[in-house]
Amino acid sequence: MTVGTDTRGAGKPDLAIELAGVSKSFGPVEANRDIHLAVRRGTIHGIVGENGAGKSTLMSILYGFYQADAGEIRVDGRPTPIPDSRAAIAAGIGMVHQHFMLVEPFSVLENVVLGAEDGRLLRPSLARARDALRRLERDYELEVDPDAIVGDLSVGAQQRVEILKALYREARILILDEPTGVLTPAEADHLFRVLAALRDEGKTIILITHKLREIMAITDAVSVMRRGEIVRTLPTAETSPAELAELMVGRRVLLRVDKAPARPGEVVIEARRLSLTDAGGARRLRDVSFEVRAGEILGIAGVAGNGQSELLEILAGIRPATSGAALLRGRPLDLSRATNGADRRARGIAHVPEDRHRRGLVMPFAAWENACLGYQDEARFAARFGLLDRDAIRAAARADIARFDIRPPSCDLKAANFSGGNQQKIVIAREMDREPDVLLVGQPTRGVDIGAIEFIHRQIVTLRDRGKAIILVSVELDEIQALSDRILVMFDGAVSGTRRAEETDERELGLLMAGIDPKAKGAA
Ligand SMILES: Nc1ncnc2c1ncn2[C@@H]1O[C@H](COP(=O)(O)OP(=O)(O)OP(=O)(O)O)[C@@H](O)[C@H]1O
Repeated sequence: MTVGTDTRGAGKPDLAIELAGVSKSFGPVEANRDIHLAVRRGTIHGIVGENGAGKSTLMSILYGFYQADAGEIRVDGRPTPIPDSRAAIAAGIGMVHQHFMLVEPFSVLENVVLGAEDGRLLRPSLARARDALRRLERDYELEVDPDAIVGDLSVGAQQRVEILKALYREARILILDEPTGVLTPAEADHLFRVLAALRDEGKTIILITHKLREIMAITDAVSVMRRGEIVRTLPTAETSPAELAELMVGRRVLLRVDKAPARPGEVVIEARRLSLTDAGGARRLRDVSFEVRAGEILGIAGVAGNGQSELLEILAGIRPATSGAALLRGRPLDLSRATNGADRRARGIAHVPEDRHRRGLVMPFAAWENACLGYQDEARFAARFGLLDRDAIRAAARADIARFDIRPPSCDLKAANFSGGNQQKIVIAREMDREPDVLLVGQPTRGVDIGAIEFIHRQIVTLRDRGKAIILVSVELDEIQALSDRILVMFDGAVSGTRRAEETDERELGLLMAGIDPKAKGAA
């Protein structure tokens, strides 16, 4: 096994990629330090590491987005400088980005051809591409309609277009950065079948993910990054989730949530027959009713797109409902119009939105500005003459950074320059800081590393134990089961069932998520 061996010296031809002594700093932050990595051809190589460990930076160097300050890249045993993505493509490297880089108004075919063949959308190249696409689709089960407009496709289908685009450019090495974060479980399974087929064809795949389950299921080898360095590379068959978690974080990690039974108090928030019909006439929510008590976590389970997001947005005040009511301590919330949520915040409802880029943060703003977003009118942030007390805001931001171990610990860094998981921590810290009566939280640990997941889960349980009501939306069934006291399952905009967490299991929840009554005959 060549995995994990020293890569110094001459290149080895059975290695698709070798990195030797690669380093990269951003100002004082050493994002990658003296990286040595060997990836064997025809394997799936996982990369794990806590948020900010340097995974995306390393892949960006490999794809020519960033230039390393030092070190050498070898592709197929040959030293290969990669000054830009054109050079990466020429070297046979393709990348499937976390945030897709497709042109939404263009068709699938146009997107696939764009940038290749001098970027000209000429008729002969389109016809050739159509044939090539058909072959690729057939060989790898990568089904998409070549004439569909990319903007109309589901996230899973857009990801398939990104993969097709790389394969059309004859990529032999594919890099995927957290590809399943935005996928439904069925789409993720499909992606893994595609990746396995590509590997069996002799292609090499580098997979960045926070989900150790995925690492164990699909990779051949795995490298662990911590604080800019690769701390270990192991054959997957010889490791375990617990060992990987410990290597990543540098300490033992509790992979389960430790919590006492809930002691629910009075009803805090209540939804009564909430319904939503969208502008196109589609019914997105149908008569959704529930109550959440003080000291209770209600988990909302469901395959993405079954109304959970709309429900959370209505309660958070950023989208109006068509009919129905919601009450906070018996008094109605205004559901007639969309606001920026200010009225909800004033009444003690905090919201961690599912989409941190669009709703949670202002990317070009510094961390300290983001740390008070939506709460800038609080008395503690007011200076004289209606101005903001920057020192008070900075002090609050610094406290959040310390408490949530946000890295790097700099309140002046722009939100955009934090790693994904650290961006998420900025939002969670801001919303939890208020000690809200109700916390609405969507996908709290998307893109977050295992140490931070443990921490965020503990914070949510602590908030519950202080008598707060929590509504948790997550597409991760494990997360719903680990945190919730009661679980409400949604299917096609309606509640398909409500269960106490200790009285149900994955099988029953899975059936409810598919809209099947577990008690019906034949619902095995
Ligand atoms: N353009 C940039 N300017 C300044 N700092 C940056 C920039 N890009 C990344 N960094 C810093 O480099 C470090 C590594 O970030 P990177 O995005 O590579 O981490 P990651 O392992 O991919 O994290 P995550 O799992 O959270 O996505 C972080 O401390 C990050 O804040």
